[in-house]
Amino acid sequence: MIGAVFLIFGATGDLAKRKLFPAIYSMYREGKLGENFAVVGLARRPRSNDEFRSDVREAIVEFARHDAAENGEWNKFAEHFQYMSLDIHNVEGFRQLNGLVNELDRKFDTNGNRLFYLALAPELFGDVSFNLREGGLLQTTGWHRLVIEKPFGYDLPTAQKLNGQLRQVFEESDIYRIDHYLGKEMVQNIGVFRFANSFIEPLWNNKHIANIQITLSETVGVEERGGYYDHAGALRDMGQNHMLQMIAMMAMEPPSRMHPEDIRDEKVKVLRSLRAFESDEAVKEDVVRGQYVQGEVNGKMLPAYRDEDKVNPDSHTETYFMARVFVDNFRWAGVPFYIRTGKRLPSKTTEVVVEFKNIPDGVYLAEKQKLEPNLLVFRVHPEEGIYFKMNAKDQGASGGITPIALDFSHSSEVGFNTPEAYERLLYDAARGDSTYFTRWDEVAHAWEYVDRIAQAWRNAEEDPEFYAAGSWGPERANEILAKNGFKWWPIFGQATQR
Ligand SMILES: NC(=O)C1=CN([C@@H]2O[C@H](COP(=O)(O)OP(=O)(O)OC[C@H]3O[C@@H](n4cnc5c(N)ncnc54)[C@H](OP(=O)(O)O)[C@@H]3O)[C@@H](O)[C@H]2O)C=CC1
Ligand SMILES: O=C1O[C@H](COP(=O)(O)O)[C@@H](O)[C@H](O)[C@H]1O
Repeated sequence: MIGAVFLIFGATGDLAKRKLFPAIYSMYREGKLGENFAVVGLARRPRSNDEFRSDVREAIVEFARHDAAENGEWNKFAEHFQYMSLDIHNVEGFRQLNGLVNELDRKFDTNGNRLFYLALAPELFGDVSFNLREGGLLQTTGWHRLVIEKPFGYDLPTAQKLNGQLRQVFEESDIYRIDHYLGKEMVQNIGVFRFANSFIEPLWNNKHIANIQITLSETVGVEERGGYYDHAGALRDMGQNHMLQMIAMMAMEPPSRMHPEDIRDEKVKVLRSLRAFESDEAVKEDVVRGQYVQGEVNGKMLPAYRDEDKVNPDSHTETYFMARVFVDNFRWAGVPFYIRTGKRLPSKTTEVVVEFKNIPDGVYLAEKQKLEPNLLVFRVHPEEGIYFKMNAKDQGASGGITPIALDFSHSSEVGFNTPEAYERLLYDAARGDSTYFTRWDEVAHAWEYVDRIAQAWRNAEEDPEFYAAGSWGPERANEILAKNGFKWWPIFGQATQR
């Protein structure tokens, strides 16, 4: 059972409301937390404990996957929550906070263990760490872990600077960098499926795999996050972290032990093997930078990105990013990984498609029929499952061949009520399991790769390629696959696609 005080910085913010409080509640309802815990909400705006607890309850009613408890049980849970108004620049405030946390430590018997969750703008991460130390919050005999949100820097130099600040206070092993895609059920299942099935491993290489396609598509625009997004763009918002992490999960070698460091060692080798773009022309050839313009979806006209709130009307920021990526090692040499992500695309889907090489052209069956290649699909969202497309005999005497599917639906086995990514990750951080958090060297290699692309875009000073809201992005994303004789496989549930 976990015994710890959770200090949530940014407790009045969106992330705390939508993800963190519901995650803590689920952990509690499932008996993972026990009673030896306390949660301290921290932010500048004033709140009494009662007001804070009522905010937490509202968040749980709206976003948790468990029903909100009846009053008696709710009160028991809510007693663990306290609020303190604190500006993170106020060192004296941190000393008072330490007094409060010591009290809670005694009251809830949490052994001096402290988990600091920074649901704050990244510019504040460094100051919070210093003030945690100055305020005496790290002077207990228990463990002290820092959980931080993305974005981890804007590029490699800013990430290095931020990391340097954090490392003055925390050991690398106590820093838990969130990439919430690594907390998703089916992303975690990639490793298990690959390494726990003897028939997969011999096929998992460039002899048998033709290409891998990773799609992280979203229907939403930038919503209220125009200010942040216009600075970041799709490459930094989704590419540098979630997409490269998914490539790492797909391409890594089997770790020698199921230990977080061994697993992360294997992932970092993949990131180090990404083929760097050698010139701006190479970026231009293999990368698409798109931005949505007005488009009609379900009879409704959606605005162009440049007309969104808090977005520069001349913005060059990409809302779509697609690339052909190579992992230059023995296993993957020559296999393109096609990755794409974007806002205002036709569906909210996360999927990985592995396209296997087809049987040789000259053999009897292939001469007679146009055979579809075998596909293995990891469905991460909205369905969770694994789908295998194969060829089998058509019914009857025609001698034809038809594609069939082996379809495992995790969602229908266990329902849609599987733990949310933040739930798993918060629980892992509290247990000290860093497997699904990104280590500094992974982050640094990912920035190196992405920075080269960003530099080429800066040098070009061109408009992004425009696409209509509600479409699948710029046409060139199709052409890049077509050059190698491939096409994007339709997203699950979408019969037609450009
Ligand atoms: N929201 C999301 O879905 C996601 C968010 N993230 C990341 O999580 C982090 C938080 O995001 P989000 O919750 O959306 O942001 P919000 O803007 O909604 O919340 C920011 C929080 O920080 C507090 N805050 C701001 N300045 C200070 C200060 N000087 N001292 C103390 N508290 C301060 C605010 O409270 P107050 O004003 O009361 O001080 C508020 O609680 C960011 O790094 C973001 O990139 C990452 C992925 C998804
Ligand atoms: O990290 C981010 O992810 C979300 C998409 O996450 P998902 O779990 O809903 O697929 C994205 O909307 C956001 O821009 C980005 O910062």
